[in-house]
Amino acid sequence: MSARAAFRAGLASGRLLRFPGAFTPLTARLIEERGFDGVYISGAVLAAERGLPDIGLTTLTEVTDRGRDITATTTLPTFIDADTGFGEPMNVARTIQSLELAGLAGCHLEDQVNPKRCGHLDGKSVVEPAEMVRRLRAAVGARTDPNFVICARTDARSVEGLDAAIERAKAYVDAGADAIFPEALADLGEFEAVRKAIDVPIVANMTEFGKSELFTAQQLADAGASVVIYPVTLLRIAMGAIERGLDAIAADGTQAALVPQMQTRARLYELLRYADYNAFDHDIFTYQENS
Ligand SMILES: C[C@](O)(C(=O)O)[C@H](CC(=O)O)C(=O)O
Ligand SMILES: [Mg+2]
Repeated sequence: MSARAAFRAGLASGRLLRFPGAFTPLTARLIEERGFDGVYISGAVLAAERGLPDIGLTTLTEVTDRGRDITATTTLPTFIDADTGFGEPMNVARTIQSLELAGLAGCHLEDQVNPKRCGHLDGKSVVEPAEMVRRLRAAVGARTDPNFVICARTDARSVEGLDAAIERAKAYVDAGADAIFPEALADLGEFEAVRKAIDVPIVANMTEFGKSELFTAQQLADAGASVVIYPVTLLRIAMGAIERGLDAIAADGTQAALVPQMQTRARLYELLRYADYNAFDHDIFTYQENS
C-alpha cells in the first residue's frame, strides 16, 4: 500500500495514529523503526533549524525540499505543516501541487493571518472564515491524488473562543477539508466538543510548553482524536542534550564522560544501512564478465 493510502486507511480505522515530528531525515528512520504510524514535519522546527522564529519567514521551496528529504528516508506517511499556504488562494493551490509532487501524504493549512505566529502563543489573529474557505477550496481543487490528505487547522480557539472554532471547523469541512486540527484547545472536554460537532478525523497537537496539557495517547483516543502530533519534541530533546553536552566539554576539557549517552558508530551505521551499501559496492567492483 502506498504511504498515502496507508494514511487514509489509518484515518478510517478508528485507531489513534501517532506522528512524532522528524527534525532531520534520519530521525524519520528512527520513528519508523520504533513502530510509529507516521512522521510529522513541523514548520516551527523547520524555522528553528535555520535559527528563525516561527513567524512565516520560511518559503514554500524550503518546506517542500525538507518534506521531500524526509519522505525519502521513510516508508511511513509524512504529514507536513503548510502554515497559511504561502500566500493567496492561488499560491495555496501551488503549495498543494508542490507537496504532492514531493511525495508527502498530507498537509495542514491554517486560518491565521499572514504573518503567522506559533499557535500556542498569544498575539495571533485569524482571517475571516470565508477567506479560509477560499484557501481550502483552492487546495482541494489543486489536489491530483485523492489520497493526499488536506487538513484544516483553526487557530480560533484562543482568539475567538471554542464555539467560534467549532463553527469554523464545520465550515472548513464543508469546504472539503479531510480532517480538522483544532489548535491550542484548553482541555479534553474541548476535544470531545469538537468531536461531537464534526464527522471528519481530528488532529491533536501535543506540543510542550504550550496551552494544552500533555495528554496521553489513550486520553486523546478516548476524547475522539484520530491523530496526535509531537511536533517539536525530538528537536527539544536533542537541543537539551546538546546544551548539556557542550557545557560538559567546556567544563571537563573532553567529551569522554558523554560517550555512554551517545548513539554509537555501529548503531548509526546500522540506521544508515551501511552494510547494504558496502555489499552493493563490493558486488559492483568484483563483478567479472564471463568470457
Ligand atoms: C504545530 C506547530 O504549528 C509546528 O509548527 O510544529 C507549532 C508547534 C509549536 O510551536 O510548539 C504550533 O503552532 O503549535
Ligand atoms: Mg507550525
